[in-house]
Amino acid sequence: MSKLVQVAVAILIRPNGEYLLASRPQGKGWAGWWEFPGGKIESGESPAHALIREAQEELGITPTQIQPWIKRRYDYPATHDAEAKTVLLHFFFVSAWQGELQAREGQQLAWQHPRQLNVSPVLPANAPIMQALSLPPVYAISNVQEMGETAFLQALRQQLDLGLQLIQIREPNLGQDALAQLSEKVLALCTAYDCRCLLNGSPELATQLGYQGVHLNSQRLMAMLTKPENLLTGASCHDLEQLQKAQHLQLDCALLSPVLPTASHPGANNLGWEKFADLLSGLEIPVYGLGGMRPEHLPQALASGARGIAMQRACW
Ligand SMILES: Nc1nc2c([nH]c(=O)n2[C@H]2C[C@H](O)[C@@H](COP(=O)(O)OP(=O)(O)OP(=O)(O)O)O2)c(=O)[nH]1
Ligand SMILES: [Mg+2]
Repeated sequence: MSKLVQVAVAILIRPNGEYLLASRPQGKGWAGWWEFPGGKIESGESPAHALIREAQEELGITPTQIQPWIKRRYDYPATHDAEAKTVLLHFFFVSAWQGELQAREGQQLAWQHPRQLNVSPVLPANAPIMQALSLPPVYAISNVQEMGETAFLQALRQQLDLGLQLIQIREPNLGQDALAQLSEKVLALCTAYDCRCLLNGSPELATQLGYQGVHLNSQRLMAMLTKPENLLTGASCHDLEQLQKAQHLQLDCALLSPVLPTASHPGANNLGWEKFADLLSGLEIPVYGLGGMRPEHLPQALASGARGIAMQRACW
């Protein structure tokens, strides 16, 4: 059996959403491959402490704001420049630090836009992480039914100004014509802000109305045989079987609900954070917590391994 190496990994994030990648220097295994800064946790050291030490050693900075994210295990095969090993990667978001970034180990550094990577190859263990990072931490769900169209479009514009990047149009009570008209307005607005829109409905209708994506309810998810083509695809999940189906189809994301009690389903059997985190552990597709979410729940959702939170009421 190969040895288990524990690693602390820093995802440095700038306010504009870009994150830092570094190339592995010559002389190390997997030289030339891109990774997040970080390194092995020494014996007796906590992951957070290792993270800070590695950031100082490799980049000359001291992280001041860190948020533990997911852990990921990966088996590396032996290669021409490295022995076989199993790594347990402890990912952290680092959103503030002291000092000026320097490449102190001869590595190249590159800030990357999450939706447009321009360095490669990235270490294979990181593939699902890069995928998860290409989606934003906040996902909004429409609420035209309750708010009325005028108030909704006004609130949408406000949220777009504040940086909203992902929205689902979920209006099961609108007729076809009304949905088409609403979609036209929403898509025009969102396109101007580079915010991606998913339609809660069938892939055919999403394509016909010009959406970039589709969101499947759990019934559609379970009946689906392959991922819809050319659509960013998410799905509603309420248990492990549905999450595994979403992962098997290689969907772009899943919404897991209900995390907390909601105004719309007050009596529903909510998961709670512990069960939520449990269901996500080991899963490789990005998952959002849904149900009773408010902006202040984001750190808890991230710490539970989610990509972020989805909100229907609290964000408008
Ligand atoms: N730093 C970092 N390591 C990663 C990432 N993804 C990933 O699979 N790894 C693996 C590669 C390595 O096998 C291991 C990190 O070990 P390392 O050799 O770079 O450790 P280190 O920086 O402490 O360097 P050293 O002990 O060789 O001096 O984790 C990542 O994004 N960042
Ligand atoms: Mg390192």
